Amino acid sequence: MSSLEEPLGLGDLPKLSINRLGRFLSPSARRAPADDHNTGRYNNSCNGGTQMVFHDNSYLWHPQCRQADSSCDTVELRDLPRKVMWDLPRYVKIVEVGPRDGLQNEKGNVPTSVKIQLIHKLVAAGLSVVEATSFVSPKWVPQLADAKDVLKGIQQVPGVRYPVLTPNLRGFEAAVAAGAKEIAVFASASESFSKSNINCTIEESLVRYRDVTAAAKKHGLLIRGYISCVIGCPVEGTIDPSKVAYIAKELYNMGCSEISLGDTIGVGTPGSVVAMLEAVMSFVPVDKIAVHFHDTYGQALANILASLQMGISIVDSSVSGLGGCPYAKGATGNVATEDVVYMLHGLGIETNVGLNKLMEAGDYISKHLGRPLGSKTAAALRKLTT
Ligand SMILES: CC(C)(COP(=O)([O-])OP(=O)([O-])OC[C@H]1O[C@@H](n2cnc3c(N)ncnc32)[C@H](O)[C@@H]1OP(=O)([O-])[O-])[C@@H](O)C(=O)NCCC(=O)NCCSC(=O)C[C@@](C)(O)CC(=O)[O-]
Repeated sequence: MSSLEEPLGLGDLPKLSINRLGRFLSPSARRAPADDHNTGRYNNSCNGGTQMVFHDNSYLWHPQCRQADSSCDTVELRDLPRKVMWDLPRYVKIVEVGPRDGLQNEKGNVPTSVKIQLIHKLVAAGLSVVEATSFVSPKWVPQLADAKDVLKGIQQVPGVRYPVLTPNLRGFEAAVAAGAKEIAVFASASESFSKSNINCTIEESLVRYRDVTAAAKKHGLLIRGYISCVIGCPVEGTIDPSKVAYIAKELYNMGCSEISLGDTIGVGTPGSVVAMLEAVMSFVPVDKIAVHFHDTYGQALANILASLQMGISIVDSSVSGLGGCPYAKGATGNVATEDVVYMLHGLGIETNVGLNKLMEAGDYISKHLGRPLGSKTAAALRKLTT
């Protein structure tokens, strides 16, 4: 590793060929099994030399090997992650939700100046979307009662987006008055969670959001639509993917330019996530879908990888893994932005985010909250440098 910003990943390796890689394989690993289409695997032999076994669909990404003259040497390892893992995106947009989702559940007072400073540090790290705050009832979320001051206090950088949550027209109007250029509405796929989070049924929330999105469109504002509890709910248990798909369709038809799918209590695994995404993708174009994973069961990075394989290229995360929903029992922090960036860069996927500066933002807020770093990447890299 030449610097902290370069995770060890295939995308960072120099030009190496499959054949050169073969020299490092043990003789037994190099011995090619017979073609076996029954097992779904076959021997993909290159020029009689190095032989590697790939999954049955490997011909999709390695057509050279079927030609008489081996062109395997031209296959660069840096391209492997995207090919082996089926068309991973080249760029992923990270939506940083730490200042909002991360802090909303904090019991102690976080001064407005600290929130503003955190947002500045996150933008300095290269994040192009930083969710700033929520214009919700201070009785429901006291920590974000300073929404107006936070939004007004940010020195907005051109090209950076600072969305804010607005649960109703009242919140929308306050957000616009404070200078918001992008808002987010937030529905739930669970009736119980809808009731405890925004005090209305799912259908009532959609009616409310029709008004909010209509007003936002009149003002020319961008609109993000959240759906929470897309996999499971602490009260209702498993959520049917068709329910999530229905709400996604409604929000998309209202004019939400991005639909963020929240596994609020972090119970999803790649298996359940893929099924849910498949359902939503029937109604919403894949480039308009974002994923939002909480890491309660340690599944968030695996779920993100599965989502990327499904074509998703927008990922929500929270610096230092801050977060938890005040109205979802058992909901722990969001996946840490540092860990997401580390994984993406290791896969050769661009984010435009600098890990060092991001870690400075994580240090800053963790110190302020008196917490250990909530990112495994940051904790590991800090150990190396201190
Ligand atoms: C939606 C309401 C307002 C309904 O709350 P309500 O009590 O039904 O609303 P109300 O209309 O009866 O008003 C109650 C009081 O709140 C005031 N009020 C009403 N609206 C506003 C407003 N916008 N801004 C400021 N004040 C407001 C209103 O004026 C009144 O004040 P009072 O007359 O009693 O003094 C409330 O339930 C609420 O604010 N909920 C927000 C809860 C929240 O922010 N939860 C966390 C969001 S995180 C999430 O949803 C998950 C997500 C997105 O992160 C994805 C994931 O993690 O998976």
